[in-house]
Amino acid sequence: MAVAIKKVGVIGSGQMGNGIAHVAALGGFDVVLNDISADRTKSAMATINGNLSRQVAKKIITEEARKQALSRITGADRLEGLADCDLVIETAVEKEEVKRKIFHDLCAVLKPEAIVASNTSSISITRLAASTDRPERFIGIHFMNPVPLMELVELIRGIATDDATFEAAKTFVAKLGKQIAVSEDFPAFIVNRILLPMINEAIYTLYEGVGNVEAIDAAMKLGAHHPMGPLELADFIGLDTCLSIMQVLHEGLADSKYRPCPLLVKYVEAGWLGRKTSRGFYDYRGDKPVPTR
Ligand SMILES: CC(=O)CC(=O)SCCNC(=O)CCNC(=O)[C@H](O)C(C)(C)COP(=O)(O)OP(=O)(O)OC[C@H]1O[C@@H](n2cnc3c(N)ncnc32)[C@H](O)[C@@H]1OP(=O)(O)O
Ligand SMILES: NC(=O)C1=CN([C@@H]2O[C@H](COP(=O)(O)OP(=O)(O)OC[C@H]3O[C@@H](n4cnc5c(N)ncnc54)[C@H](OP(=O)(O)O)[C@@H]3O)[C@@H](O)[C@H]2O)C=CC1
Repeated sequence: MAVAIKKVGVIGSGQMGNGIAHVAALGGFDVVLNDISADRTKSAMATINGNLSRQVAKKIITEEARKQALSRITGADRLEGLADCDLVIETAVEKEEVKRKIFHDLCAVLKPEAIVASNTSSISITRLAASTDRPERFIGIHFMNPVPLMELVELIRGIATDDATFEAAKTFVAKLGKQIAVSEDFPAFIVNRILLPMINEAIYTLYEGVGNVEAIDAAMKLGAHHPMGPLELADFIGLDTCLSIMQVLHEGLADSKYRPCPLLVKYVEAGWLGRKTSRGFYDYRGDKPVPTR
């Protein structure tokens, strides 16, 4: 029997968490947004309001829809605040041990019939599901960044995911006006299996001095019509997330072609994670982005 989803919990109020809360609230769902930091949830609410207002100004949504969507989102400092959600989507950092701990703590308070999902970019859904008390009601719902603009959501079943959970997730995504691509549960699924090795190769191209940041991004924007250059896109995704995805590919597929570029490792070790820390392959602290190499 398909589960009726009305109330959605979102764990992690970073760039993906705020985007998922945004589209779920616009889709008519009540949303509870959680983060380890209450300040982070507060700033996520301000970001959502800013992005909704932009959509009003562009006549994509009405002012009434903006107000209604905002009124459907509440913040919760503790996981207990998500106890009566019908679906909880985890979108914390791309670290398996962090996600496993969240699922352990969440399942202790969440109603048993609720579905649990992860927005992971790369980690095995089957393995994450095994850390919960409900592998049959666990699924990968992988949104793309920026969530309000991107049409696609990948759905990934773990080995135990049941049909009712898959159907409920499909219905949920359709209500958000997005299209699905179904992926088997292998490292990084479809989009990131293809996209991240391209980004990693762009970083090798920089590392080996084939071109500088500007040349590499211009080459792919003007020469291959990509909307963003690969290094600009890496900064946009977050270099920590890019590195985690490459590590999952490298370990999971045991093929040296997925070796993370040492320059990517160096940037992450420096804490230069891209836009979210104001510095990555570009420096965003001034009026316009300046290449760092
Ligand atoms: C890592 C993973 O696990 C999976 C992934 O997500 S991989 C990443 C996938 N995403 C991509 O590849 C994105 C590639 N980039 C693009 O498609 C485009 O550059 C883009 C859609 C992001 C922006 O398009 P653009 O026209 O060049 O940019 P821009 O003019 O700044 O924005 C257009 C509108 O988008 C909206 N917008 C931009 N960023 C937004 C955001 N973060 N949230 C909401 N709306 C946003 C705004 O309404 C903006 O309008 P204004 O100019 O009035 O502010
Ligand atoms: N960036 C992207 O383009 C995409 C990312 N994803 C996936 O979405 C997830 C989130 O990525 P993204 O939003 O970019 O990352 P961000 O770094 O922007 O946000 C992650 C958020 O999770 C918070 N957090 C960390 N630990 C916990 C916890 N135990 N409980 C609750 N919140 C926690 C972080 O808080 P703090 O900062 O205080 O640690 C931060 O606010 C990752 O799994 C990523 O792979 C999926 C699609 C695209």
